[in-house]
Parts: sequence; C-alpha cells; structure tokens
Amino acid sequence: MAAAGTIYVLNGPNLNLLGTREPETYGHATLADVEKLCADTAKQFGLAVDCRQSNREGELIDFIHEAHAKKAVGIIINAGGYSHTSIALHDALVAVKIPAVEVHVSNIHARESFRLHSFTAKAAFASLCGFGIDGYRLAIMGLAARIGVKAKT
Ligand SMILES: O=C1C[C@@](O)(C(=O)O)C[C@@H](O)[C@@H]1O
Repeated sequence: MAAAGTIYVLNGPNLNLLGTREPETYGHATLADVEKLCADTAKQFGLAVDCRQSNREGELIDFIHEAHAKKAVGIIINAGGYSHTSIALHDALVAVKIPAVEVHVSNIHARESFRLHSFTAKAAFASLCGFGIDGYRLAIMGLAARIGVKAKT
C-alpha cells in the first residue's frame, strides 16, 4: 500500500521532453520541474506524490491499476497525445474510480482541431489546460479540495 495520502502524477508520451520540446508551446520548464512542483504542492496538504512518465499506453494503464492497488487518493494525468485517442486509458480511469484531474500544459482548445476531444477528460472530474506547468499545482489544490484535505497551516 502507498504511503497515506498519495497522489499518482502520470505523464504520457513526449512529456519527458518538456523543456526542450516546442518551448513556444510548452515553455521551458522540465519534467523534473513539474515533479518538484507537484511534490511541493502536495506537501502543503500533507500529501505525497508518486510521479511516473511513460511513452507507452499500456504502461500508463498499468500505473493507473497500480494506483488502485496502492490505494492512491487521487490521480493527476497528462496523457499527452493519448488523451485524444485512448479509449483504453479512459476505461482504466473509470474502472479504478480514483478521483482524477486531467492536465494539459498548453491550451488544447486554442490549437489544432484534433486536440479538441479528450477521452481522459471524460473520465476525470476536472480538466485544466493552458496554465503551463502551473496547471499541475492547481490540479493538486483542486484534488485536495475535492477529497476534503485542507492545507496545513
Ligand atoms: O503531448 C501533448 C501535450 C499536451 O498534453 C499538453 O500538455 O499540452 C497536449 C496534447 O495535445 C499533446 O499531444
């Protein structure tokens, strides 16, 4: 079982390239910056994070199943391009019934039309996009509120 109050932070394909990948769209922050931001934010609520990244759809599904097995309190997911294609990721999120927030670094609604639909958004209770990596911080704050965890003073 995971430590009490663990949030799984899942990043999908190409997000390991954050910082160098199309910085005009995704900014200069790296995945390591995202993971530190998530850990620091979760800590403010007495929560922990388990951060994973994979370029493979099946491995992301395995992470979601693992989150369930380890009794994670929430999932933050940026499934990258799989957001727009993966019924299997949608189904995994629905199956485990863990409160999930979808994050996109860029504003997917202001980009190509093929990014407008998100399967993972349909399986999440909330979705954030366009805030850059700050979206992950906001997602953790929203998730904490959703599960009734207050910031430590
Ligand atoms: O890989 C990504 C990154 C992304 O999820 C984002 O964080 O803005 C948006 C997706 O459309 C894209 O395929």
